[in-house]
Amino acid sequence: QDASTIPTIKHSYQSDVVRLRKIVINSLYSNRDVFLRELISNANDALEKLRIVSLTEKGVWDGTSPLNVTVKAERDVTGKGGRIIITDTGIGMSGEELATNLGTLAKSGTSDFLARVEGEESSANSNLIGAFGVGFYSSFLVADKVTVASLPPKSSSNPNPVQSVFSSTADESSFEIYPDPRGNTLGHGTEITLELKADALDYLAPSNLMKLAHHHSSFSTAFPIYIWNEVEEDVPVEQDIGGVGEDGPQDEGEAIVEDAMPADSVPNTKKVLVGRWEHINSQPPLWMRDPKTVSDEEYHLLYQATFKDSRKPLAWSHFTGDSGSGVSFRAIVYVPSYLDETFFSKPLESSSRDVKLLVKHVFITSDLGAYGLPKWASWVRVIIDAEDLPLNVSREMLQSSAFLKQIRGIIIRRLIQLFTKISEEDPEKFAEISKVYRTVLKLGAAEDEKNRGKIVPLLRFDSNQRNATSLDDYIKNKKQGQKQIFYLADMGKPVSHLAGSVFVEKLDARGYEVLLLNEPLDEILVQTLRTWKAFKFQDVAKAGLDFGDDTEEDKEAMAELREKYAPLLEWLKVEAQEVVRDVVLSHRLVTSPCAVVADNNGLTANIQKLISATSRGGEREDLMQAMMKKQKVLEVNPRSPLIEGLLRRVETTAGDDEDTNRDLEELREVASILIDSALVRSGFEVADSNKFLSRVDRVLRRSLGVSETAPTDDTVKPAPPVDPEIPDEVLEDHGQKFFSTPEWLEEQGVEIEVEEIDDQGNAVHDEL
Ligand SMILES: Nc1ncnc2c1ncn2[C@@H]1O[C@H](COP(=O)(O)OP(=O)(O)OP(=O)(O)O)[C@@H](O)[C@H]1O
Repeated sequence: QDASTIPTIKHSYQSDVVRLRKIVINSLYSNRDVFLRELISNANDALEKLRIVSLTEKGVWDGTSPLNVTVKAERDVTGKGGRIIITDTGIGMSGEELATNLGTLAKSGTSDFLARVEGEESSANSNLIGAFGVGFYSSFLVADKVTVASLPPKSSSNPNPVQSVFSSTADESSFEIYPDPRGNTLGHGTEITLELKADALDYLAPSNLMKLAHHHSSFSTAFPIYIWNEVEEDVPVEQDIGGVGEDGPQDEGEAIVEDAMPADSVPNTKKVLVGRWEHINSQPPLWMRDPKTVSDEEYHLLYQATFKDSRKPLAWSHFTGDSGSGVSFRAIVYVPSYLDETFFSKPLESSSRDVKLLVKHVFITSDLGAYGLPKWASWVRVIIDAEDLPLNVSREMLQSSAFLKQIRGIIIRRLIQLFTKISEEDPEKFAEISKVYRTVLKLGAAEDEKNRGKIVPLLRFDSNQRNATSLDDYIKNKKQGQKQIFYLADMGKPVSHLAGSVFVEKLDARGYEVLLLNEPLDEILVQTLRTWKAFKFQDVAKAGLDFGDDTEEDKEAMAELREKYAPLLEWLKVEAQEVVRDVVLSHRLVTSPCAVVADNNGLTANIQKLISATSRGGEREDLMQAMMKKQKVLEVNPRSPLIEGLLRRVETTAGDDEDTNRDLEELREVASILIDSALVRSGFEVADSNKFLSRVDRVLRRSLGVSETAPTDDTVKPAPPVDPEIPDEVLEDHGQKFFSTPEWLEEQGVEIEVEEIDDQGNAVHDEL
């Protein structure tokens, strides 16, 4: 068919595509090699799609025609340019699919992402964009012009597919789609032709292409990748030259006679350039090999190619196993070096798409459906290859397979083992892991009851003595007689703030370790665990704090103090009855005069905050909260001079004359301030902060000898009368006359009707 008669439709790229293409070309220039990996990876996806569709739709693939990827470089006859042709026999695309898939970006959040990248320095771009996955658009790194010919297989929805072409140059914002003038030459699949840029002609050397493909893509697909290679060989003159690789595509294999040797020097051989398809991934897949023979770099490359992640994994575990259901398998569990931003922002999305299940090296699915990993482990990336499930197993058949149900358990067990091993053998590496997965592991410990016992030792907490301590290390560091794990939780507060808390002062002064918990999950975790290795978690902001080293003398001394302070405690109980249930002497304070401590089953300030953040209100809930709020105790420090002073005043203020009444009033004010500041110091809120502050004002006046009742001179100068005029300077300042002034409107030719107003402010209308 004459190409000029082919109906061509010109399309505009979606604006995001134009932006992405520009960023890719600018920021990945020094990383141009990625184009081949990206295109081979797309080819692999297309082949997988074809195979999977063929399981349910017979006729899409006959089951025997080869599924493979071929890469061939062609030099122009002029020798000045050339092209690379990458062909797959996969699912292909119709004309419309070419336009949508290659002309638009379907990823959500793309515009935001692009804006972010555009705002970055170009050096940072390449990292960001690499993580995003640039796919097809990486073609434009090396090509001025890209032509994609594609043909979907015959199917019930498309019984007569037509091979179509997408064609675009690097600098245009549009592309063309037209039926391929050559007709349906591909059978099924896609052929991408890259017309190389003048500075990218090095890629025409087959040895370079092979090196590249070998390095980045040889593990990424189980489908064969063939690269057209040309080597000089001495061939006997009489013989026919055949260059077809053993199992490569059959329609190639021409040999180019380059230079015949003079007949007299070597009479019966010629130097010829022999071309053949090289099968670059004929090795068994990496996970089938003995881990001892696989280098770290090979693991990295497999990870990067399989999961389309430009960053290296943090750790991995490569293992073989037999499931309880009799299926033997090989697997690699990878720990990525980052946690997706959406992990916590989308708490309900937990389906993992990164467990690639293969059967006899053939990809089956990365969607385990209901048997997927739980939320806390949903980020893990896994290749798991089962040996003895039926080869043509479909996803539907898999649902009934016992093996599928076991995969989750297998992966989680391995992941925990991997973390445990690293934590024991390489603490530095584990610190790196902990940095990324600390919160995730806490989620795991709270969520995964079955594995809790193994996950808890992996948790790390800050304390008043060190960063990142495990519970086992905490217990090793316990003092004689200590039976509790001390902790203080205050969500969102910096650790340094927690370390300075009134509740920590004595423990810290005495050398006890206190875990300082500031993540929202911590409190939930501790409430779930309750104990670790028979040590009870003790909130130091709650009643029940027990150092476990009290001697008889300590107890006697406390009893004496209790007797001495009895009058103050009784008096304070009445004064503080709106806020606390009881007033007791404290043995947890050193310098602070008092603190408010929650009952053992009461709500600490932190839990109150958690509840208010999630509460939906309602009368019953309010009542319950009011009740719970009162489950607090005021602890006073008998060694604080302030408390001693208060005791003396309570004891001496007796009688019912006017002076005593005034003294008592003042004393009550002091007590009230003391109670409110104890609430604040302990992280609670004061019921009425205005009242609290006016009391403080009064006490300040008293301490300065200023009269409490002396009024403040509250006369103020009133503002001048209303002035509707706008000064000229202001108008000029704004560089223009104020638009709505009558003068301005008139200048604009707007007729204004002026309403007359009487002295009551009503409009005066002409009588009709
Ligand atoms: N060789 C191919 N055969 C069939 N479809 C293809 C092929 N290459 C690309 N496509 C289609 O074009 C779409 C866009 O490809 P592109 O490489 O830009 O992104 P992606 O593969 O979806 O994502 P990414 O490569 O970033 O992970 C693909 O999702 C696929 O539907």
